[in-house]
This record gives sequence, structure tokens and C-alpha cells, in this order.
Amino acid sequence: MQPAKLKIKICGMRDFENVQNVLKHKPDYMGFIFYDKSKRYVNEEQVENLLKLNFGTTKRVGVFVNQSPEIIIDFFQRGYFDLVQLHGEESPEDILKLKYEGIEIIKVFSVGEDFNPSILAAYEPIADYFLFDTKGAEKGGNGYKFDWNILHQIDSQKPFFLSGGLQTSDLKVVQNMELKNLMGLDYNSKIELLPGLKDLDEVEKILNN
Ligand SMILES: O=C(O)c1ccccc1NCC(=O)[C@H](O)[C@H](O)COP(=O)(O)O
Repeated sequence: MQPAKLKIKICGMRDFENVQNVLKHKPDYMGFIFYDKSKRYVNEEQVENLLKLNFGTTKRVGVFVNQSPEIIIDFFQRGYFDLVQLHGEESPEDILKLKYEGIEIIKVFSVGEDFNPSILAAYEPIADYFLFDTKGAEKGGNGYKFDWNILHQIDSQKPFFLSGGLQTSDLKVVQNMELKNLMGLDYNSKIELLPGLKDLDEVEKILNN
């Protein structure tokens, strides 16, 4: 059987023209960071402006870090994104509040030396997808990889995104690893010219593969 095509997420976007140009390559997902301590923070004015664009088949992911469910729901109802990525220590209870509003959830786990896969069990019934990122000094966008072999040991049925320092050239390596339930790859700082500004040559290489 032919393996399913990996979904591609381009994260940390905010510049109107850059978003327009990346959209020409039709990524499956585009991430916007609603976390004001990030170098890639997208403010409300920028988000409102981006509403003018036609995203076509590209789903907009709102990335939040320990934000209150009420604020996330308010932004969702304003049409700021299609699904949410929770990149902090959000509790299953808070995530359920978002599910009740019909919001699709990507729950992130930051993987370091101390990663304990038993944390996944509480989120398995409520998240739609998992995303495994590298644990580092920043909440996200650290720009380096974790040891992907740990993913072979995970006992979860959840489709997941792989993230953390991904470069264009990593696609083949990842495919050869045959990671069960891997649904997509998330690219960010390694394909940037500046924080929040993606290199269109790199985007083209990723999405034309
Ligand atoms: O990118 C950020 O600045 C960021 C800050 C705080 C929370 C999440 C953030 N990014 C979310 C992502 O999904 C990134 O793509 C992911 O962390 C991987 O980034 P990178 O290591 O730069 O490839």
C-alpha cells in the first residue's frame, strides 16, 4: 500500500505578502503564533488584515501557550484560525472547554531528555492530533531537533506532527524512519530569512517534493 502523503505545516507566519506568496504553494497548514513572548508573535491588527486573504485549502492554525480558553474561543469566533495548537502546559479540562466549542486541537509535547510518554494518555481521548517539538529555552521555535527515536517507543494511536529544527533536507530522513502515525511535518525557523519571514525558495522545495 502507498504510504499516505505527509501533510506540511509552515509555522510562524505574519507578514501579509509573505503569507500570500507561501499560499501559492498550498501548504496543508499555516501556523500563526498568538503568544506575545514569541519573536513570531502576530498581533490582532495583522490577523485582521490577513482575513482579507483566500487561504483556499490551507488550514490556519492558531498557536497558543497557556492562554485562557475564553480568549481562544473569542479569537476562534472572530474567525482568526481554523484549529488550535496548544504549546504549553494546558490541562485536559481546559482543552475540553475548547472541544465543546467545536475547535479542533493539536496538543504539543516538548521533548527533552526527561520526556515521559505517560503524559500522553490524558490527552489521547481529547486531542485530534499530537505534535512533538524540541524542548528548549523558548516555548517553541528553538530551531534544533530532539532524538526522534523516542517516537518509536510511544504507545499512542494519535496522528502526529513532527517538529523542532526541521530543514528542507530532513524529509527523506524522516520518511526512512517509518514512524507509525506520523501525519505531517512542521517547519519554522530553519526556513526563515528573519523571524516570521519564510524563505520562498525553501518553501517551494518542501512543497514541490
Ligand atoms: O515559533 C515560535 O516562536 C514559537 C514560540 C512559542 C510557541 C510556539 C512557537 N512555535 C510553534 C511551532 O509549531 C514551531 O514550528 C515549532 O516550535 C518548531 O520550531 P523550529 O524549532 O524553529 O523549527
